[in-house]
Amino acid sequence: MLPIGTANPPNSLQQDEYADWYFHVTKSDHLANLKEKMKKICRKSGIKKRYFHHSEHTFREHPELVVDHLPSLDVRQDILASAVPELAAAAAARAIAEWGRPASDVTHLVFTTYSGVHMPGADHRLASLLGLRRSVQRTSMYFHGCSASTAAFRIAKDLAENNRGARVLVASAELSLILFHAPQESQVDTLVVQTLFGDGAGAVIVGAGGGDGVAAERPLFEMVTTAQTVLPNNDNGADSLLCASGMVFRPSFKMPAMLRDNVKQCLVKGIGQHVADAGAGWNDMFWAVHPGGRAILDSVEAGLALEPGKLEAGRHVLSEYGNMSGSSLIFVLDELRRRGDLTLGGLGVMLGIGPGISIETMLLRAAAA
Ligand SMILES: CC(C)(COP(=O)(O)OP(=O)(O)OC[C@H]1O[C@@H](n2cnc3c(N)ncnc32)[C@H](O)[C@@H]1OP(=O)(O)O)[C@@H](O)C(=O)NCCC(=O)NCCSC(=O)/C=C/c1ccc(O)cc1
Repeated sequence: MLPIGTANPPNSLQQDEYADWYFHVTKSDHLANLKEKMKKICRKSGIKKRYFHHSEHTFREHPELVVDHLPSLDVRQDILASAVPELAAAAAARAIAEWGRPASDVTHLVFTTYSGVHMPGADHRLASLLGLRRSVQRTSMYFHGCSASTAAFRIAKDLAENNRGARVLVASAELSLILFHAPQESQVDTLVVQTLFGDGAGAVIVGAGGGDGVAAERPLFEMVTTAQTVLPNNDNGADSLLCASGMVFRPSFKMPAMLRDNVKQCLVKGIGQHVADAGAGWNDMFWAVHPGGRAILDSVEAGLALEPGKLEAGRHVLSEYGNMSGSSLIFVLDELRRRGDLTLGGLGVMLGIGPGISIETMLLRAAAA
């Protein structure tokens, strides 16, 4: 992994003011009990602030977005068709600027989102916005939920290692408008979803030696090995459905406990041998865990008996941005390198958690201190 870029939309909301804003824009102030419940979830969320492309203006222009079960997918798709590639382009432009090479040197693009579907896709628009070469090899990965960027890195690693001189731009952009719904008394998990998700995009350029201009490149993380698995007996823990009224995500109550009970076994099977060969223990490594919610981070910490502070980069990203789905982990990698406490050559783990429940694991080695 060479440079990292991130971007968020300009509108931000403080989490301690979110419930008042949300019940106001959805014209739901009469649901006082639900509002109190949301305030409680906000307090426990570990989130201070989130960024959004949408604003009160969006709901004034398109009232169907806040009336339950009214068809609104067309409106969401129209807004997201330009907003998703534009946010991805903002993050990718930062990565390319840090890289120091021209955008036309990017040979492959791996793009991931669940925020809208179009043909040609947001990858096509993103390539045009960035001025990538017309022959750039594009791969789109839709609907991988919160494990998307780890899955995209897994593909990028193979592309980079099997195409000499390749430079792969990995980009992820998620806008929570696709998930926005008004509160419903019959569906309390809607409150959890509205409390957690925020908008963000991340981009990383991946390469594996060779090619012109390598002297100027500064690697940040080496991707040592990857593994994908699904949790056993997973109880549809992170299912999602694209409906006429937008995307509906139903987080299971059981997900934190399922992770706590299974995460160690997943890691041992996926990357355990490499870790053992290096003589390392879980607490000797740095950690980039998907900040899917405070309870998700707590569960991974408990399941692996990690020392307090090991997941601090993820907790910081959760606090400052909320759960930006697949983009979150790119922010966590950025936060890890910004903290400046990596040891050159030190091992780390990137852990993506998505629908299925899919666990995407990557063993990393710090290439810069
Ligand atoms: C911050 C939470 C939500 C609450 O904190 P807590 O310490 O558990 O607090 P409480 O136990 O007091 O819960 C507060 C209230 O929330 C309720 N609650 C607590 N989880 C629930 C619950 N899953 N349902 C519905 N009520 C609940 C809980 O019942 C309780 O209600 P009440 O007792 O009536 O006040 C915490 O549980 C938490 O972080 N949960 C994990 C959230 C979670 O599943 N995140 C998703 C991770 S996976 C991911 O990122 C997915 C990506 C994805 C993205 C898009 C897609 O389309 C598809 C996939």
